[in-house]
Amino acid sequence: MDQPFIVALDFQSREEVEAFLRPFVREPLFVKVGMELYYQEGPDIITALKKQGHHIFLDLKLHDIPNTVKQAMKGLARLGIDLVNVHAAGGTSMMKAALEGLEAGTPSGATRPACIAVTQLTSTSEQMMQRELWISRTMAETVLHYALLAQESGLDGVVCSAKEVPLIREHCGASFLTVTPGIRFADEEANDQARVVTPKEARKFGSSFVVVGRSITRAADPHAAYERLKQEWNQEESS
Ligand SMILES: O=C(O)c1cc(=O)[nH]c(=O)n1[C@@H]1O[C@H](COP(=O)(O)O)[C@@H](O)[C@H]1O
Repeated sequence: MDQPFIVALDFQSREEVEAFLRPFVREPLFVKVGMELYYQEGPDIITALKKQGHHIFLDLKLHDIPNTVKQAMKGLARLGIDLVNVHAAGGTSMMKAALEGLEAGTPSGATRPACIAVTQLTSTSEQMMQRELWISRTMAETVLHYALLAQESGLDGVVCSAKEVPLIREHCGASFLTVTPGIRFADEEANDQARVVTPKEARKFGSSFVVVGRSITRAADPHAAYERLKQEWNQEESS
């Protein structure tokens, strides 16, 4: 996990994934397998991607009673993934149970997958959070509160918008992971994302990882879009 770019493989089938990955054959990526792909292809897709040398974020956003999450995580840890997530809204007992499950399921000698918690989805705006979810605090206060709960539970970090990274870094420290989706190049549409930043801004805010889906997977030339992502990130690093 030495690179800060996670590519979201939001495809319906293994065939589509294979076609997408063809130009990256000599370039192991950090990829994200989410619900769309995992619910169609199951654990076999993880085995196949690992065989090709890719690092894996399994994004299933678990959110259930503690025992169910613990038992599910036990099974997921056996897949040899690098990173997995839960919803922080499940609370500290659920997050602690997730970690217990991961620890119990990690084969001896192997490293436990890192576990992060979704604070507020990047498709959620502050207005929507307050009006629909009845969370009356600001987005920044809410995301920070959930990040502190995740840290208290022993988790390795959070999923949030890059906009919230400076605040989380200030309170949770530099080693607490901030994984940030809602990334768009400056000339692109936000689509269903509400809290959007460019790769350059995400680097400036201090994101540990950016999660990028459609900007790469739906690009006319996905490899060129991935190169653009790296270039924009590194531009910020050197400026
Ligand atoms: O956990 C996630 O990965 C996630 C959390 C979140 O708050 N927002 C979010 O967009 N994601 C995921 O990140 C990816 C973003 O995709 P694009 O909007 O196409 O770049 C999707 O696979 C989402 O499922």
